[in-house]
Amino acid sequence: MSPVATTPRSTSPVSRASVKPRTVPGPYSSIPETTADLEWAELVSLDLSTFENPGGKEALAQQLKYAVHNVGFFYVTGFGISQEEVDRQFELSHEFFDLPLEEKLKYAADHKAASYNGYNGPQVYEPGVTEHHPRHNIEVYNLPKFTADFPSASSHPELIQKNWEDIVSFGKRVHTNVIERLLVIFAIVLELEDEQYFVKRHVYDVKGEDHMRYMKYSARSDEVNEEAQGLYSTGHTDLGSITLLFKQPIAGLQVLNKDGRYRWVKAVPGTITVNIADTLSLLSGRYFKSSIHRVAVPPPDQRHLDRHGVLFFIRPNNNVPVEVVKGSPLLAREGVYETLEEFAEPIDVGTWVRKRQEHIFKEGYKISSAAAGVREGAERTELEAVVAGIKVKYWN
Ligand SMILES: O=C(O)CCC(=O)C(=O)O
Ligand SMILES: [Fe+2]
Repeated sequence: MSPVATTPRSTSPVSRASVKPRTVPGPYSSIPETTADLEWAELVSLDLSTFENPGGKEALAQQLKYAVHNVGFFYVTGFGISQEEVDRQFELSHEFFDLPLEEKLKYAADHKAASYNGYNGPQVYEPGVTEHHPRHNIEVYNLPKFTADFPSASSHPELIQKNWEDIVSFGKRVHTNVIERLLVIFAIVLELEDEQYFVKRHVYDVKGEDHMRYMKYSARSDEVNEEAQGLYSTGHTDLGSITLLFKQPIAGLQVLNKDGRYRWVKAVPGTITVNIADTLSLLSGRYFKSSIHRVAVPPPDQRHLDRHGVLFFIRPNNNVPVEVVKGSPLLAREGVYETLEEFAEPIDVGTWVRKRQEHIFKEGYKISSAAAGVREGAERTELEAVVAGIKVKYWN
């Protein structure tokens, strides 16, 4: 039996705090797929288990070439982490968000310091710092990298402390098995002489603002869903290098297609969904596509369920300059170097991430609040801004 049948339905974000723990824990991944007839995105899938084969990484780069420039989303398989281990992480997400609100608030993120690590939920947002709307139904627990730069296990709730070894092992294997391989593949796509170019800028033990995330979207009533214009989160691009989303059985994620329409992203067993984000796009002279995506209310047969996520948000190390990679024959052939935008001032990733995070808290949330019905009649909103001399955009 799936955990679903025993999960009390939370009909509005307000009732979230009273949701009881599930009585029959079962793998989240066993939730049946939607039977709704949805328009799915067509995404390539890279089998990372072929990476070490002779010519393996080159073949993967070839396979990815079109998607990195034109789509920005793809799947990976063969990453050497079992479904049971992934299920355990989803279980921890359930257990964390089932904790009493007072307990979760002890670990609230410090938004005033532009920090997103720790617990984020409606009660954490502050008018004037993080603009948000009460219809928002998202809770997040972000864990920074497991290195000496960040507080150790004892800074987390007991639940996390008790499972610390498993969580750390999971996070570190994601880095070596998935992130480092993808970073090599990106360098090969750009035909760089140094295949390790991006790996050297994402060293695990060097300080960086990456985070691993447990995420929960609480089910809402049809009425609230309608007021929120059918969205859980509005269109956006991610800030870092790449984002990983472990197999998510409840549909919701949508990617904006080249034809200007959103397509649903399917949960394919044994995959991680990967999307390219803004900072990697900047390092490639915006040749790599940082795709606009959003989370819609799930289809009718799944929308009564709370939607959990296990994600990784990867960023280059803080000391890396935000500058376009030099010497890429591909970028030269594509004319990217001839039309490069000027960044107003030299900036490192640490500063860029902080300034951008502040901006997202202030402006990005304001615009998503607009989409959630705060500004009446706001059908589609687009905000262009310059942050630290670099052009950014937000959408609904
Ligand atoms: O929950 C998802 O499917 C995607 C979440 C997302 O886009 C984000 O948190 O940036
Ligand atoms: Fe995102």
